[in-house]
Amino acid sequence: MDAPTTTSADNGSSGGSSGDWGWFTPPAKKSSGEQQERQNSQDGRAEPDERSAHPDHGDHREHHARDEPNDREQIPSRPVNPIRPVGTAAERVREPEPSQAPPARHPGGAPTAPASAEQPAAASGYAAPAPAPPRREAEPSWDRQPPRGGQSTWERVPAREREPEPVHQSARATGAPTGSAAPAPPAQSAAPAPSAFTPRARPAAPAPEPSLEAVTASASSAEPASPDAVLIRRTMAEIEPVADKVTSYFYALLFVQYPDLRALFPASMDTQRDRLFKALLTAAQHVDDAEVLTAYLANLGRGHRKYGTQPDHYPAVGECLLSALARYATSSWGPETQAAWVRAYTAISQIMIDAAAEDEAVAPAWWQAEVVSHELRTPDIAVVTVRPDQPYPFLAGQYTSVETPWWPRIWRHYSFASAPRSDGLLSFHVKAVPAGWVSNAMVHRARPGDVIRLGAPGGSMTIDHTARSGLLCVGGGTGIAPIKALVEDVAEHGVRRPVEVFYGARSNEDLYDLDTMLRLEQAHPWLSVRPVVATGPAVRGGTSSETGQLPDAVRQYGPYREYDAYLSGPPGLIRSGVDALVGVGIPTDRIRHDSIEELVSAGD
Ligand SMILES: NC(=O)C1=CN([C@@H]2O[C@H](COP(=O)(O)OP(=O)(O)OC[C@H]3O[C@@H](n4cnc5c(N)ncnc54)[C@H](O)[C@@H]3O)[C@@H](O)[C@H]2O)C=CC1
Repeated sequence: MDAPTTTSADNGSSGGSSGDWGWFTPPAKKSSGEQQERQNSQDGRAEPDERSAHPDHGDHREHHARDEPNDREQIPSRPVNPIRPVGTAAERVREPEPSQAPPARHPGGAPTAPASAEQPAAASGYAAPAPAPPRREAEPSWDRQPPRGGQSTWERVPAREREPEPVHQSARATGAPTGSAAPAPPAQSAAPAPSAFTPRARPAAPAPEPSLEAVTASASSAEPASPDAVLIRRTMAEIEPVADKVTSYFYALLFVQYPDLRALFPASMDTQRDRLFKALLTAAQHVDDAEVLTAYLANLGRGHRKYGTQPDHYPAVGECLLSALARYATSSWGPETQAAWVRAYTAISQIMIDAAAEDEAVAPAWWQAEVVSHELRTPDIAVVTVRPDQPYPFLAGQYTSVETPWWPRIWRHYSFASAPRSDGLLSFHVKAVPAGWVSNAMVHRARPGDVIRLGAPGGSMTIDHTARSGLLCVGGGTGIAPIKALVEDVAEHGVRRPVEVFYGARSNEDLYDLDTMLRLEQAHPWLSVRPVVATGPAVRGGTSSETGQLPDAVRQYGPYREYDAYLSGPPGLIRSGVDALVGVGIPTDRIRHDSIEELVSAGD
């Protein structure tokens, strides 16, 4: 999931330290009106918009002041949300009550994409179509029942039997999700909570993080599907043609039932809607692929810390997800299918929660970083250098997520444009794309002294320094940023291995970092740089220069059978570039690139 939620981890139903870690027991909710009244009476404000934003009415007045991306004061300064290790592996170690928890027979995963949409919002911000009303009386309400036959069962119970704490109320008790909470422990000094996990040291040689593509590919393995997977895929097949409706209904339900969650999502939900729901469903669909999905979900869970995700946010999402599925998968839905989804979602959530709790012991949820230089290289491309407020460990070739003070909760991925530096500074190459919130703010608004926020590093486009193979690097446009970092990384390791860089751009003027690359080439005899422009005369400089498409230029050289390849740039380049690299002799398992899925949705 990409953005999350609100509830406290120990508000009764979620148990936590009580050992009752049935966190996928969504609390019975008051009507949204009642819920809101309680909220309002607590914080002394009236929020008629949220109260009226019922999916029935299509009255999604998300243009509420609270949703408007305003200015920097909306971004909480550190400290923000403490992620309490409740309902995590830590509790299970201390007070295991496995008989009460749904068996996670097939740990599986729900990849969630990074939060937020790059396209500026439609005027109304969250623009969910008006779904049909949630049929409250008919909707499943989930409650944990005593286990039968040693296996947990989850059944519908009449709503009036449930009296859990309202989500928002207990969230307040434990720390508001958006900023006023108790300080998160600093990464360096935090005493690791007891955990079933071995604390992770950052930066470790990054275990390859399975991309969505990898996850998807793994799902087509020849292993026979488990009964749960069969049921889940049946649901998926049924809802696929109406995925938009399911998604809209899901979010409408989520924000009506849990209005406080709305504040954790960006004002514009255009892209967010697709990401969260698609990711959840994708993970659930691949519930049998435990190993791959566990790694993927753990990374996802860590990444969600920056959104303020709390363990007890997961039940709310799970409840609404299942309600949406039940509503639209009318043919395939039934008690068995429902139980399969509960198990899948439980496993997914637990992996993410555990990973986040483990990460809390070793790293902050996010970093603040002050802009120390801003260099406009073309009218649309800036090289932005920032100083993080505390050490930021990463590896060359990785990326991070960036949130600007002007558009809270909208995060975009950018690769580090330099290898780790002794002064701790980080650089990014940002191209302002039409209607891009973060990219335009970074290029046209950010100035030295401004403070942005960074998420944790991610990505596996990194170098194995134990190998001696050559490196073939293909970077298009601002995709040259991580390639430059990789070249610096090789240089710093002092091992002479051949590095060939193809640097592509639309035209000569768009080769905004060519001077830097040529300087590197001059400094390192093992490096060759070949600029490639799509149109116009070839550039002078470099080992050679080409005109045409980048993949075609690569095909003119080689073979590169003993090389590892790194590919970075727009999604179209990644797709055609892989073919070209295979064509010049590089096996696919030696070609590294960031997730196309993320590139497509991230833009710049
Ligand atoms: N800023 C960063 O840190 C990073 C950015 N990226 C991605 O790189 C992209 C950069 O965009 P722009 O600079 O506008 O690049 P661009 O659209 O100007 O293209 C750059 C190069 O890629 C080639 N290319 C583009 N589409 C192609 C296709 N379908 N087939 C073959 N070659 C193709 C072009 O001919 C050109 O040589 C963005 O999508 C961004 O998400 C990727 C990694 C890091």
